[in-house]
Amino acid sequence: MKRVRVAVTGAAGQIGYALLFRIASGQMFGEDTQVDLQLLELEQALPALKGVVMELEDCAFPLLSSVTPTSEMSVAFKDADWALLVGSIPRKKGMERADLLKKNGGIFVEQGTAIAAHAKKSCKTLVVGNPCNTNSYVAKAMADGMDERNFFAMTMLDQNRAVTQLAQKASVPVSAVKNLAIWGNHSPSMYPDFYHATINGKPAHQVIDDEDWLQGEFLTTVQKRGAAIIEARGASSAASAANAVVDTVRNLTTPTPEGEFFSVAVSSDGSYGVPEGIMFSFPVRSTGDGWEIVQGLEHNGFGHSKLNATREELLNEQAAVEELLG
Ligand SMILES: NC(=O)C1=CN([C@@H]2O[C@H](COP(=O)(O)OP(=O)(O)OC[C@H]3O[C@@H](n4cnc5c(N)ncnc54)[C@H](O)[C@@H]3O)[C@@H](O)[C@H]2O)C=CC1
Ligand SMILES: O=C([O-])CC(=O)C(=O)O
Repeated sequence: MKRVRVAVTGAAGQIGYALLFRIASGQMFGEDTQVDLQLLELEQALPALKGVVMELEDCAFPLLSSVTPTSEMSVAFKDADWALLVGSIPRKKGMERADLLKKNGGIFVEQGTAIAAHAKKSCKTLVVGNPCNTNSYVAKAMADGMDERNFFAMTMLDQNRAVTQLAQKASVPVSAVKNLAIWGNHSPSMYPDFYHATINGKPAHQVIDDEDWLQGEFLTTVQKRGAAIIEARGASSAASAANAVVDTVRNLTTPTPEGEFFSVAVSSDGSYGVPEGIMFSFPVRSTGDGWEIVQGLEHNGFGHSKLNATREELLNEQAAVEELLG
């Protein structure tokens, strides 16, 4: 039996409530891996977290070895193999994710520092709390001595949203849609790249022979889906976000099938003209342990303009947090 130590922040929040049970049931790391959960919350949320821990106990999950609720980062990140950074303030109606930059940025200064001090040197960190790309940039910058390749930000929810929109339009099952890459920021500037996606192995834009829809309604539906959920639910997406966390970790810990790729924001190595160090979502392939950015995809004028816009936005966000990094 393998064993994995997983720190989850914001564990008593909406996403935490949808995520922890899926980790504990084995859906994230598989049936052959026991899980130790180390749950970080603010002091005032510890009573609510206690209730969540009681519910985890009441599930009697065979793979769940231990659960440690705490408000101390040194306890939560101790020897962690994975740090899932969810805890932060979600946006409300009328806000953009970038509006959370100053509010949430400080959290990731502290947590990046604490991960470097307490987690395993090989710990992988996935940031979910918004604005997730730039928060991940902050955590990575503060995590002295940690490998920048072990920092990620989540754009899998955007990929899943885009896949479903294409599948519905083409009247095919979601499993027929492959290689839908999200490029750039988890924000309305993201580029859901339908030009390289396939439906039953054929280019999606040939199957859906409607470029106006693809460049227009499809794009904006995916870019603004988070806001549409807030409008409809009165709260930001939670179960689908937790589902995307499970997908992201599985994608990074299992070899990617031949010829396929998935979306995750990683520290740019300069690929596709994206400045080094920006946390930029690319099409990525995993070996199960390491990962690489898929090279050689060519973009048309439309694609280039979208890539430029999302790159510029991320550079601006990065400039806005530079003062936090000391
Ligand atoms: N990347 C993505 O695709 C998505 C990201 N999100 C983001 O995820 C974040 C969490 O969302 P929800 O769970 O809905 O929010 P929530 O408000 O329900 O839960 C957040 C939890 O984090 C805790 N928290 C706040 N500061 C903390 C700190 N310094 N350390 C530990 N815990 C802390 C709070 O006490 C709260 O329990 C938000 O920033 C939201 O915008 C949400 C959906 C998708
Ligand atoms: O939109 C939000 O604020 C929450 C989120 O990131 C999403 O649902 O994609």
